[in-house]
Amino acid sequence: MIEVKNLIKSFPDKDVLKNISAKFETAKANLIIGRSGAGKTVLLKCMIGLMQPTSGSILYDGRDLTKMSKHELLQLRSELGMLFQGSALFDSMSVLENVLFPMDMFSNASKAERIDKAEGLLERVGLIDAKKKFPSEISGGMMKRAAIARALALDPKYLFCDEPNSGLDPKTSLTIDELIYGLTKELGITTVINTHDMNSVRNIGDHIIFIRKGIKEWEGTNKEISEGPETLQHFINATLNL
Ligand SMILES: Nc1ncnc2c1ncn2[C@@H]1O[C@H](COP(=O)(O)OP(=O)(O)OP(=O)(O)O)[C@@H](O)[C@H]1O
Repeated sequence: MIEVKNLIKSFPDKDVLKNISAKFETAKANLIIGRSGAGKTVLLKCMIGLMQPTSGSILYDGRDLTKMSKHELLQLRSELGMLFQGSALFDSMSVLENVLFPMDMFSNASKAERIDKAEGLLERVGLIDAKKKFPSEISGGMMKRAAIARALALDPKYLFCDEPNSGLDPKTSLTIDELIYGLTKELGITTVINTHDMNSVRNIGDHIIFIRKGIKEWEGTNKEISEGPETLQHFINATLNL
């Protein structure tokens, strides 16, 4: 579980995160939602250590990122998987080489073991037949699958996904959501997803953190939204559709 406590992030001209406290639960899809400019990306960047918060703490299963030494931060980084917007695959590498890349950089496993692991992941994301293809030869949804396999190559405990559905049609978005959700359960990882997508909220929103103008407006489950007061549904819908 990741717990954010009293997180404040201010820039010289603006207070962006205004005392946010929230929990991101293990083996769940934790969705950060809110309209553009609400502070979702700044929150995500603080959580992965790319941005220093002004104050507050970020606890990874009890370990406070804001108080870590360089060595502890390096250890934590090895436990984080990242799925970037736009997939961010290396164009000059095949799908298989892209998935091998983090292992070639950071794993002590033998070449045969690394290939075995990469192929297993590609099998799991339904991309084994495309392992020799290059990113320019596959669809956006396939690129996203390859990026998911790559994000999982080093067995992360925590998976961060920034707008995983951006640029995808609704049907492909649903497949990608279901893939991330299935892997979250199978591998027992704490998954954090930054999204605008109301369909994702409905389909995979185990735990939702709704940010508005830098304040945590609401926290709960998709069930609580669908079974809750209509005003809440309207409010969230209206915010995400704007
Ligand atoms: N480095 C920075 N310096 C100053 N202001 C910043 C910086 N980074 C972000 N901001 C401001 O913080 C606010 C929140 O930005 P953020 O990118 O977190 O929004 P968001 O909710 O992720 O929006 P979107 O969904 O469009 O990505 C914005 O007003 C933005 O201009």
